[in-house]
Amino acid sequence: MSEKGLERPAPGAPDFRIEEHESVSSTNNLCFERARSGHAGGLWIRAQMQTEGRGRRGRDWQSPRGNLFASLLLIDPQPADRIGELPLVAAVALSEAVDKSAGTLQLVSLKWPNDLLVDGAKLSGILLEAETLGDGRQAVVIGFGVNCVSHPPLSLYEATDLRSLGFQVTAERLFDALAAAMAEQLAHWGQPGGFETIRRTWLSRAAHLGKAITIKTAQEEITGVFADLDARGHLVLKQNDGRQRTIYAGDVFLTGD
Ligand SMILES: O=C(O)CCCC[C@@H]1SC[C@@H]2NC(=O)N[C@@H]21
Repeated sequence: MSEKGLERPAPGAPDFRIEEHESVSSTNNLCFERARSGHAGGLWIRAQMQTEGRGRRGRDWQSPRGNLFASLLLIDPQPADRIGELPLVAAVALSEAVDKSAGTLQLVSLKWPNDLLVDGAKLSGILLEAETLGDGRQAVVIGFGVNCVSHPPLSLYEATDLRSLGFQVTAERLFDALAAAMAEQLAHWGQPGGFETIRRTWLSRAAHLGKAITIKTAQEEITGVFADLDARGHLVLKQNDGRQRTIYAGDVFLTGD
């Protein structure tokens, strides 16, 4: 394998390329390296293992062989104020890819903004990061980690994996389905009204809609009922005093869990 990894075209997206690696620090890191070297975007990086996999809010992401680790580099995919919609686009695409490769219908539900759950346990995580490059272009990297054959012991959330759930889905097969589903959803997202359809699809899989939740941010814990997603995909919380509050970031927990 060359230093840059094996390369091939991405399923469903003739303009996208895939680099496949044995082991990397983090597939997100490698995407940013390619962006800083002038890559035009539309690049997937997939690895069998990561040595410094990371999750949201600075957490580690354990990355043993057999699970899926892949990141997609996009350059200026849409105006910068729409980038916050991408976690939902990615979650819908990954849900469809899991269904397709496992041969299921609606296996997963979605925890805002982009965790896939099965019976309340976390199957995957998505990490979206963005950086303005020296030439002013915006590099956006969407990293996907899916527990295909193993999951970490209980930490912040209960976790699960496809094999424990009875589905023999390899990371390779799931990745090909994901690359095709992302190409489809990104094309959709770029069309007028496209995000509204994606938002509705996300809501049709929502895990905690109408339920009492607690949102933990770096500063505070906020409780209320998960009422809706706004037009940009932010969480709308109905607080106990009846007022609505829009939440832009945070970790969601079912209240009472
Ligand atoms: O905290 C989360 O839920 C997000 C986890 C994202 C993990 C993936 S694995 C591939 C990509 N590379 C990383 O270092 N992180 C993401």
